[in-house]
Amino acid sequence: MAADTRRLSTGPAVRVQDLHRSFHQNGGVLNGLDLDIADGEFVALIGRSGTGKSTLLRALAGLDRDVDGYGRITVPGSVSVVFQDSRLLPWKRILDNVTFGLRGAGAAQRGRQALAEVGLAGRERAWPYQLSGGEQQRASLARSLVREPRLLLADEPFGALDALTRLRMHALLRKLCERHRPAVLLVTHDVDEAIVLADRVIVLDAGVVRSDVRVDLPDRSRSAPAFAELRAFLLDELGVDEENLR
Ligand SMILES: Nc1ncnc2c1ncn2[C@@H]1O[C@H](COP(=O)(O)OP(=O)(O)OP(=O)(O)O)[C@@H](O)[C@H]1O
Repeated sequence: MAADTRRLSTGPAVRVQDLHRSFHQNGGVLNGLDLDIADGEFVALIGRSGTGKSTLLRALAGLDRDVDGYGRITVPGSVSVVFQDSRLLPWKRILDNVTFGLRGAGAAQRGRQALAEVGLAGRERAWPYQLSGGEQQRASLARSLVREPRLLLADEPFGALDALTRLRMHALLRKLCERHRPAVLLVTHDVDEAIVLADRVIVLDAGVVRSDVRVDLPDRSRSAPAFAELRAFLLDELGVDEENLR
């Protein structure tokens, strides 16, 4: 039975109630998951491999296939998804990728503006292969933001980038989210990334919410004691012994 997916314009941006998902050969992946995300709230989702993070994101995006389940999902009318690979169309120039599917006379101008916002002004006529991995992800963010989504779903969007580019992308994503205020669900394996970016961090375990922590740090620098304390707590929730990481 398919989940009951509704699109409402009032209340929280996202409401997930008693969501169950299973794949035929795998049994229960999501096992009665409940989750609310407020309008404009940035939620990071972490959890061990195979705990159902991507399955949840795909359910919210309406992309799940070959999956059984039930439960109730409420998402806004405008949802954008960013993946680990940029999924740019190789046969379209960057601006055409960003504006693909947009209607209206102002589409090209909005696309240019979005590209400028992500630092790609002047690259409108480039082909995707001419951009670095980080630049391709910037273009992918521009493609999402030009649609002014009320919900941005991001599945490990920086997972394939080098450490320095990843830090730059964190700063960019924070800036874009402060400006556009979509609700965000970010799936990540990187606990520091979750703390740096999110208003709340959710730990998923065996398809349910194991912990739900508000990130209330006056200082998000990684060297701050409160940052280290939260990191230690979350790693513990993930079953990772921090001592062994040193
Ligand atoms: N299309 C599919 N068919 C069968 N099983 C699937 C399918 N997609 C996911 N699964 C299974 O569902 C479980 C949860 O997968 P999911 O990708 O949601 O986990 P995840 O928490 O995102 O993992 P990771 O952190 O490794 O990306 C896994 O056991 C996976 O093998």
